[in-house]
Amino acid sequence: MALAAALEGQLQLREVSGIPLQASTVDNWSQIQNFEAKPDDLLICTYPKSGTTWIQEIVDMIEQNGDVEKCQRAIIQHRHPFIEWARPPQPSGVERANAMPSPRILRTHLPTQLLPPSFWENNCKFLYVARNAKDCMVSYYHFQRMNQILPDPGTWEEYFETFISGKVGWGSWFDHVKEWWEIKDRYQILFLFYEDIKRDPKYEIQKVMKFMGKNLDETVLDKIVQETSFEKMKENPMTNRSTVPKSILDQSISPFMRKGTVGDWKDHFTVAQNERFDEIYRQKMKGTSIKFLTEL
Ligand SMILES: Nc1ncnc2c1ncn2[C@@H]1O[C@H](COP(=O)(O)OS(=O)(=O)O)[C@@H](OP(=O)(O)O)[C@H]1O
Repeated sequence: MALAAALEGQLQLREVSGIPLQASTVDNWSQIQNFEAKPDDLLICTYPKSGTTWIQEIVDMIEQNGDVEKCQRAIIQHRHPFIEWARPPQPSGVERANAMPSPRILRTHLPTQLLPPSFWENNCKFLYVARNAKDCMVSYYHFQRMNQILPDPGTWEEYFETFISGKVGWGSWFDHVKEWWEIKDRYQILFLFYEDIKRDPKYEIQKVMKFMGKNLDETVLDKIVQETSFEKMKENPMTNRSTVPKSILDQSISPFMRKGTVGDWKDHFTVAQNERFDEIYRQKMKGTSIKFLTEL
């Protein structure tokens, strides 16, 4: 009974400055906020379900000059420590990052206001990937269905309301995307879109390569495009989360590498939901210049 209650407590999200986060992250909050970034750190930043794993594999392939074997050295979650990850007794994201040699590549879903301040103080490089809200919501819904350590999403109709109100892990998609977009010219931020990577992966991979200060030839770039395709990454145990126990990610409910497309929202949103969403989107995103593709 006590164990069940404790587990239930861990499934609840708890807020830091109004942003819902996993309880274990909140328990570890002072370690996260005191994280010491270094000037040559590169931080991959995303709202959940926006193509984090995809960009991580792209970045690692670039870093390893297209050497597939080197990218097989560890699961993707361990190659780039997840700063706010905390799940004792495993090492936390901060502990993994502290144990890593420089130059480090790290990742986070944190909104700008919750980022450990040392990232700003050290003028680190940030690589932000945004995904259109509708596909992001669909992907997050299926992820919460299969993720046994996040709250149950309920029905699609219920989740639609939860997502719009920002009562999901890492908070409101609208605020997250808007805030990172607004500061993009004040820091070293490369801002990319999931839909652009899908449409023209080679072109976007080249942008990442330049941002990382690397220079790879055409054949290597072509190989990176191929190796980071959805189909390849779905079969790759180092990227498809197949090593994560079923008690955490139950892929029989929904695979982690689910569809990897632009426009899957059309198979989920009713006409009424779509109209309502578009209206809410207009209100919440008023005044921002960011533009998303919702189909290709
Ligand atoms: N290579 C490649 N190409 C296209 N799409 C890809 C790729 N790799 C991952 N994905 C899709 O990205 C979604 C998962 O997002 P994240 O990696 O950000 O998830 S997480 O927040 O880290 O849990 C999830 O999207 P959905 O399929 O729509 O659910 C993944 O399938």
